Amino acid sequence: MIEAQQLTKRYGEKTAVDHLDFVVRPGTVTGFLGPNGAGKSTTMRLIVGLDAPSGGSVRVGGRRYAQHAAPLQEVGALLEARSIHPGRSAYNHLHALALTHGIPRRRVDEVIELAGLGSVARKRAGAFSLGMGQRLGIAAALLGDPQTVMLDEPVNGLDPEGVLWIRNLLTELAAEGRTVFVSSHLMTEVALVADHLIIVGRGRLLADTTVHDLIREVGGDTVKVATADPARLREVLAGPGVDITGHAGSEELHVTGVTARQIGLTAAEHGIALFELSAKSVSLEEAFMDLTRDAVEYHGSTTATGAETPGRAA
Ligand SMILES: Nc1ncnc2c1ncn2[C@@H]1O[C@H](COP(=O)(O)OP(=O)(O)OP(=O)(O)O)[C@@H](O)[C@H]1O
Repeated sequence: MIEAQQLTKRYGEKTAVDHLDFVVRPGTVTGFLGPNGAGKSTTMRLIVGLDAPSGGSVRVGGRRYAQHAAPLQEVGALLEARSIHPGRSAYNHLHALALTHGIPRRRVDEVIELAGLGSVARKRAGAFSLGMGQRLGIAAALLGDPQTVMLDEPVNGLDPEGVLWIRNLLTELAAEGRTVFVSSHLMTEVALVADHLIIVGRGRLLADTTVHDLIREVGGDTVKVATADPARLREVLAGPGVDITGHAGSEELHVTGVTARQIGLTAAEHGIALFELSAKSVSLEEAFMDLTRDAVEYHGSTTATGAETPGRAA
């Protein structure tokens, strides 16, 4: 569990993290989202004590990071700035880390295997691709078999196979009951693995929600349906959690709480003809951009909705 209370970090005039309150719970993947410069990396550095807060506090497993007797066994973190001696092999890097933290040698072999680094473990880490380096960073984060795992933009530089590997890994770690906190500036990526979302912009908390609720809020689960018999369709679809709207005399209905597939099946079962059946296409990405629009530091000069790729003009 990670608990931030009024967590604040100022660098001179700049407030990178601004009175953040949030809780990251075990047993689920929590996505930490925000556009570039939102304060995600700074927050993560504060969590593992690499930076001291200017105000407020953050605890991991009920204590400040520095108060843990064996921090690597408590929190495993992959942060953006990696400090691996380029001349050292992946194996030696992990082994040295294990030695200084009282972690048995067999755990080094385990994490090398887990990270898919078996064939390159004896090569110089300096020659690693970005993706390999990322895998090595993750292997190091998992070395202490920590209860809390925190990864800053872990899919950066990974190929599609690597991305899939990360997704499965995060899901497994959460299923084992660990606290998994993962940052990204890509909503679509996070939505594939996270249930819980903490969204920040300019250091402030913009939303503390679930993927499910966010989709609901933006109407992303609304299905548009046109039918010969709207009154009858309303009747057969009615149920708890189902909301149906439509103008009197119109063939068109907007339904939430039931999938397009369920609507189609129910209509067929009752012999009701449908002329149109389509899920509304408000995407999570759009919802995210709406939420963070004012918090984006650099807008592209020619992109109207530049939140996703700030500064990258079309
Ligand atoms: N050491 C520092 N000194 C001065 N300003 C800093 C420092 N570290 C971060 N900042 C500023 O604080 C803000 C938050 O930065 P941070 O790196 O935490 O954001 P982020 O959400 O991780 O962004 P990104 O996705 O680009 O990594 C930025 O405006 C950044 O320039």
